[in-house]
Amino acid sequence: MIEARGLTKKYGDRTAVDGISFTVHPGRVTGFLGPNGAGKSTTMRMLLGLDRPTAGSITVHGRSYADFPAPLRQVGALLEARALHPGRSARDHLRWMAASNGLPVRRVDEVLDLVGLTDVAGQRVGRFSLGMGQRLGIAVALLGDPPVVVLDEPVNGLDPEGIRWVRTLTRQLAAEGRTVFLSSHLMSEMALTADHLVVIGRGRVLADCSMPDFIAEHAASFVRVRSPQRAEVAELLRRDGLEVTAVDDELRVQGRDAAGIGELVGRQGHLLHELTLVSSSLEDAFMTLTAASVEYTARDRTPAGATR
Ligand SMILES: Nc1ncnc2c1ncn2[C@@H]1O[C@H](COP(=O)(O)OP(=O)(O)OP(=O)(O)O)[C@@H](O)[C@H]1O
Repeated sequence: MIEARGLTKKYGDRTAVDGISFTVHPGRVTGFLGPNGAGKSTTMRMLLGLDRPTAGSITVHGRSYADFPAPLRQVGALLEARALHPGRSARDHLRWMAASNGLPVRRVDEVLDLVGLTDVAGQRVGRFSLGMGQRLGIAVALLGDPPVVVLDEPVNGLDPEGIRWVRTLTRQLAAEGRTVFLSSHLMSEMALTADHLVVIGRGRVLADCSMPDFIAEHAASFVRVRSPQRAEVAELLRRDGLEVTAVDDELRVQGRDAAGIGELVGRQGHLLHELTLVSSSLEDAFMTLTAASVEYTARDRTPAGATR
């Protein structure tokens, strides 16, 4: 498991990560979300020992990354803009990584096969497409068969088949009992992949909960009602204590499920043309939550009476 406790990173007087605490548990995919500049990459870099916290800690199984004698066996990671030797072939790159981490060379062909690069393993990585580079990065992450896998924007540059492959792979890694920590700006993809979310904004944790709880809490679902007797139906529903918003020719109703609304309207003999539950998406929830955090921070930083 991954544990951040009071994790803080300052660059000069700028606080990139502001005392965050969260735990990433094994056996599920945890999505790491936040708007641009929220502090996700900084957190991941500290997790992987590439940056040092100003205060607090982030550990894997209770130890800092730097304390692992063979880190690739403990934590596999894909970070953005991984440096690759352009003249080296994919197979040689993986062999070199395996040798420097004391891993068996037979593992190289296993991971090449796993990520679908066997046929191009002899090509120089400098000629790889973005998607092939991502696959090679994932191969490196899995080389040590690690119990903890950290992937920063893994679907970046991948085509739809590749995106689906990453989704299946990450879900499989979690099902095997591994800890999977994943960042992505693709909300629709995250909604299909992650079980749990840690959301940060301006260096602070805004939410740490299951995917369904996050959507239920931060974006409102509603029932779309259309009726030729719109005004009467709206009045009826409001009298019964429901929240009704008229948008174009529809009524958006909150406070009761579709069946309950249909029965209420039917008992009064009104006509209904549509009765549909409209569920909100992860993107809706994310926008609601992070927009609020930006507003809050902006107010916080603006002296009273100041104009922007
Ligand atoms: N080396 C650095 N020096 C100074 N400031 C930095 C440095 N690295 C990051 N920052 C700042 O810290 C904040 C957090 O950046 P970070 O890259 O962690 O965000 P992020 O959530 O990964 O954003 P994105 O989604 O755009 O990748 C930003 O304001 C950024 O400008």
